[in-house]
Amino acid sequence: MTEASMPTRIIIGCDHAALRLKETLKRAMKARGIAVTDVGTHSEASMDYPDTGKIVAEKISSGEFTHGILLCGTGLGMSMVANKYPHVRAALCNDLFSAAMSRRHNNANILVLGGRVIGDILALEILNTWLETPFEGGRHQRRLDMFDTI
Ligand SMILES: O=C(CO)[C@H](O)[C@H](O)[C@H](O)COP(=O)(O)O
Repeated sequence: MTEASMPTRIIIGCDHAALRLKETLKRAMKARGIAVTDVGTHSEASMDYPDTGKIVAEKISSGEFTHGILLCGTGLGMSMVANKYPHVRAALCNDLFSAAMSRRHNNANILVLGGRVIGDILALEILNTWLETPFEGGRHQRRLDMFDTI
């Protein structure tokens, strides 16, 4: 993806288990000139991840945002919540290959990471890979179109 076709705005949400990772990713995106909308959580007090997961997923599903990021301890719960919404393709990517393929083949519109699974350096590399990798289209678009018929 060229710098010009990269997302210029991103919506992000987390639970208490990934608050610190969220701040790290926000700093990195702002440094790249990406406008970040943070829907919380904003403290380390225990909270329920579906509450922030649904805000991000709804805004991706409605088309208000094209790209989102969700973070929790493992990334599993946020993925499950987000993928209940139509047109959401949330991908849990705790490695670089998955991050690239989630864009190339799945046109993932939400990146999910586990704050208790990976460290900051890997998370930042995954973020950059996810932001920079374009969707290939073609046979992959045909397969994504099938989602609407299921
Ligand atoms: O993935 C998750 C939910 O499936 C997350 O890891 C949550 O962050 C986790 O469940 C929170 O656990 P806690 O014991 O309440 O901190």
